[in-house]
Amino acid sequence: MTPGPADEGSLMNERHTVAVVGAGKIGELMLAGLLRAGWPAGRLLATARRPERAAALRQQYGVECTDNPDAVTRADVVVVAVKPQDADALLAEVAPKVPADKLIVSMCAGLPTGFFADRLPAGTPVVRVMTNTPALVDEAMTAISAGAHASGAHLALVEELFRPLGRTIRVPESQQDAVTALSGSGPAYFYLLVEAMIDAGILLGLPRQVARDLIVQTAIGASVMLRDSGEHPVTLREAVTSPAGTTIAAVAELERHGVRAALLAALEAARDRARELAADA
Ligand SMILES: NC(=O)C1=CN([C@@H]2O[C@H](COP(=O)(O)OP(=O)(O)OC[C@H]3O[C@@H](n4cnc5c(N)ncnc54)[C@H](O)[C@@H]3O)[C@@H](O)[C@H]2O)C=CC1
Ligand SMILES: O=C(O)[C@@H]1CCC=N1
Repeated sequence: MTPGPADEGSLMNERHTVAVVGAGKIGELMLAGLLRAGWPAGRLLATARRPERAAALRQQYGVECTDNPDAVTRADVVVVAVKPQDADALLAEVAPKVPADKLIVSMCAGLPTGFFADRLPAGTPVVRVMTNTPALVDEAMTAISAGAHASGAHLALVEELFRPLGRTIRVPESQQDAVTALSGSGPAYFYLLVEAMIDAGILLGLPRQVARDLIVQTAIGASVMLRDSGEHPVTLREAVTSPAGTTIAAVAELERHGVRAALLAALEAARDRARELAADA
């Protein structure tokens, strides 16, 4: 069982309050995940732009919603979960409330920790994370990087915060745009493939629900084998691919349509878009 915030040896403790600033889709996943892991609702704060959104979060999670300056003043750890395009305005609003010992955790795609450092008091520790939506089922992949003033203890604390939501790894910040392209956006690619394969099942005459069940369970089975077998994906694919059989007929079509090249280009585009987000912010 993952250690909860109150467990002995935990870096997080009763003194820590975490504020999720801009609790939209990913911020809500984080709030929900922390609550599932046993984090006390009284040690969480959230902010939202629309009052209806704040009311919904309050009602569903029992979490106090407040304004940005208040959340930043009261929290020890401030998780920035607004879109990259909204980060500059947010920082302009809260920077006067940030003493240099407050830990800022950015979930924003593309934005380097230097973007925050430039807008916050000198020496403010910033940790950049890229997580993904499987946090909803505690199967997130979260990559964590330290900014210039973040210590090993800050990194360990952020790891502890995200570990209940799934796996965590540390990466150099220079890799974060690539991480965003692979695992941050990654769930969308799998959903797109599954959606297309369900349609293919319809084309082959299967009822939609049957097609969905077949493909979803196949995706789960393939994913668990990828994670647990220790085998290279090529080996796993070869085991399915009989000589002159059905699989190679499908694989030949995938190669003819350039699926491999499409994926390489797609992930490069995602990486480049992360860079653009930083340039435009
Ligand atoms: N959706 C995803 O799968 C992932 C998103 N991210 C990052 O998380 C961040 C949020 O993304 P989403 O949750 O998808 O977007 P979202 O649009 O659902 O959430 C952002 C929220 O911030 C609120 N907001 C904006 N400015 C605000 C302000 N000044 N004060 C209070 N609230 C404010 C918006 O009203 C919105 O509810 C982005 O930076 C994105 O790059 C990171 C990993 C995965
Ligand atoms: O699409 C986006 O920009 C965000 C970042 C990673 C996943 N969603």
